[in-house]
Amino acid sequence: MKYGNTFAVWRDNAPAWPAYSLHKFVRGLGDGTLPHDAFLHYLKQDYVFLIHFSRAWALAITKADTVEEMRLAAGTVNGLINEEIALHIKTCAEAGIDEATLFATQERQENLAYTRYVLDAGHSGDLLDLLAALAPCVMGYGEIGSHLAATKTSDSYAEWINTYASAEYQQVCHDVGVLIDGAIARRLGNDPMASPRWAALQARFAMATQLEIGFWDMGLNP
Ligand SMILES: Cc1ncc(CN)c(N)n1
Repeated sequence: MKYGNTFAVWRDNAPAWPAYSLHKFVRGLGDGTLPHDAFLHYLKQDYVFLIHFSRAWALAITKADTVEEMRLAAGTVNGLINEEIALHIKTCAEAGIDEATLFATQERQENLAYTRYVLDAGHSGDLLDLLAALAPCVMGYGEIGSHLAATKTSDSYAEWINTYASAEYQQVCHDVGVLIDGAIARRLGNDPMASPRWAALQARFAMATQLEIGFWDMGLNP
């Protein structure tokens, strides 16, 4: 599935993208070599991550200019806080970790740096600044899920992979692509790369990609 024109340009100009999407953690999910304690540690951190990311997407609603932008942002909030997070709650419950424990997880620095960077992009900037910082998260996992579903050699982490390869998650990525392309056209016109803002938006996307790599690294170090 295509995630929009803007995302494709941002991704192709983010030098760290392959280090994110083909990270050792990702490869371990695909071939089953990722230690289970690292996976659970990652899921606990990611539960907290999703709480803050839901807040960031809720901020996108307040930064929106149109009802259509509001609806697309609201759909993503719902996808994160009600659907994606269900995977974390279920998998951790199977390992004896209840949701109250998940909520009380001590945030690791890498997690805190990433989510607060994104929230700050939204608070100090406009919807485009926020979307550029949010995009690597949403679409990156969409790409990773599809790639792993097609190439995995183990079923150890099939439930995680299937969540991100699912039609529902791919639809969220598609809808966010539509939101970004529309928001860009609305604010920067038909030749957005000629805008004086383009370099800063590309830099925000690249920084968020870098922070995703930090999150995977953190996942490998329980
Ligand atoms: C760190 C991180 N990045 C992205 C996603 C996908 N929403 C996630 N759950 N966690």
